[in-house]
Amino acid sequence: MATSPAYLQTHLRDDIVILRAADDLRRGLPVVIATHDGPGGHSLMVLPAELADAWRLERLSMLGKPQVLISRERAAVLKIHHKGRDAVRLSCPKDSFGIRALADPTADLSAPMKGPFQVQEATTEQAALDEAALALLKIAHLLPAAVSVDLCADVPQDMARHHGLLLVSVPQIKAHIQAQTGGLMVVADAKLPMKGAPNSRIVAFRPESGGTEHFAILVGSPAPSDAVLVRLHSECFTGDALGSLKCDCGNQFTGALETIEQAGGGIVLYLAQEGRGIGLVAKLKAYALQDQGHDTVDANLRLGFAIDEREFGPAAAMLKALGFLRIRLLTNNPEKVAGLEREGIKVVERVEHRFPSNEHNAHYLATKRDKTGHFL
Ligand SMILES: Nc1nc2c(ncn2[C@@H]2O[C@H](COP(=O)(O)OP(=O)(O)OP(=O)(O)O)[C@@H](O)[C@H]2O)c(=O)[nH]1
Ligand SMILES: [Zn+2]
Repeated sequence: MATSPAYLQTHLRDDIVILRAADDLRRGLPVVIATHDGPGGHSLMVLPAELADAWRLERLSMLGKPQVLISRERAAVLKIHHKGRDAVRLSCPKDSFGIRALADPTADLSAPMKGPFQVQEATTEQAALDEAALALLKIAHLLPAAVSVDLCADVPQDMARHHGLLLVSVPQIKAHIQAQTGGLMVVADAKLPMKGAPNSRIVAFRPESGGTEHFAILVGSPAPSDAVLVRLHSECFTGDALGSLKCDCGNQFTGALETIEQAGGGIVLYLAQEGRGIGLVAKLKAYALQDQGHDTVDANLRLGFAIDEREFGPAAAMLKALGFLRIRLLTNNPEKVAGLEREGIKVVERVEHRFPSNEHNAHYLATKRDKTGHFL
C-alpha cells in the first residue's frame, strides 16, 4: 500500500528534521530557516562558513546579498562592537578565503585578517533566525559561523522544494535543543567485563531524535537506595582511546572504574559530549590554537564557542531512568554538581577525582583551576 504524505508528515518530528538539516549542512548543502512553521514570516538561507567555497558562494549570491554570521564570542575575539546580539551579522568578504578566515581562527597566524568589519544591524526577526542558524551549526558540530542570504517572505517553501533543500523553523530548532534532555530510550543492555571492573554492565541510551548514544556503565550491582559513587565522563577520543597526555581524561576514566569497584559498585556515565560539547574536530582545532599558545578556554572562545557547551540533561535522564536520584559525584568540576542538581539529581557529596599532572597537561589543569573554578 502506498504511504500517504500525511503519514510521513506526522513522522517528521521536529527533532528528527533538525538532525537531517544538520547532516545537510555538514555536506555543504544550504538549509532554509523560517521564523515559524507554515507560510509567511521571514527566512534565511544558510551555508556553513567553513564550507563556503567559490562555487557555493556564487550560487548563494544569485539569491541575494550574502552576509556572514558569527557568534558573540567570535565577535569579542575580533573586537567587533555590536548591540549585544548572540549572533552578529557582518558584510560578506569578497572571497571564500576571507569568509573562512572569519570562521576558522586556526589560520590567523599565517593569514591575518584585515578589518574593519562592517556590522549589519538585524531586525528582531532576523536576529532570531541568525541565532537559530548558529545553533543549528553547533548541532552539526561545525564551527558556529555562516554565510546567509535573507529570502523574501513568500519564497522559501517553493524555493526549498524546487531545489530539494530542507526547510526548518526556529521553533523546530528550539524544540530539538530541549528534546536532547528527554526521550532517551534504552537500546542495548549487556554484561561488559572490564580490566579492574570485571563485574560490569553497559546500557546504551539513544535519543528519540536518532542522535548519538550516551552510555551508562554499571560497575558491580549498585543499589538505587544508596547514594552510590557516580562519574560523569565526557567522551574524549584523544584521551580515552589514544592515551593523549594533553588532558587528564584517560586517568580519570580508568581511575573512576577502580575507585567505584573498590567502593563496592557505582556508575560511570559515558557522555557523547566530546570536547566539552563542541565535537572532536572542533576540539582538534582548539588543540591547534593551543599549539599557538592559547589556553583551553581562549581556544574555545576564539573558535566562537562558549567555554563549555555541555548539557546535564542527558546525564540526569539516565540516572533517573536507572533509579538513582541521590548520588556521590566523582568530580573536580563544581559546574557538574550544580548542573545535575538543576536537573533534579541530589548530589549528597562531591568526591575529589585528581591525578598527578604531566609536562603536557600541567597548563591545561592550571587553566581549569584558574579559569573554570575546578578544584585542582
Ligand atoms: N574544547 C576542548 N575540550 C577539551 C579540551 N581538553 C579536553 N577536552 C574535553 O573536555 C572534556 C573533559 O571532560 P571531563 O573530564 O568529564 O570534565 P571536567 O570538566 O574536566 O570535570 P572533571 O574531570 O569531572 O573534574 C572531554 O569531553 C574532553 O574531550 C580542550 O582543550 N578543549
Ligand atoms: Zn581528554
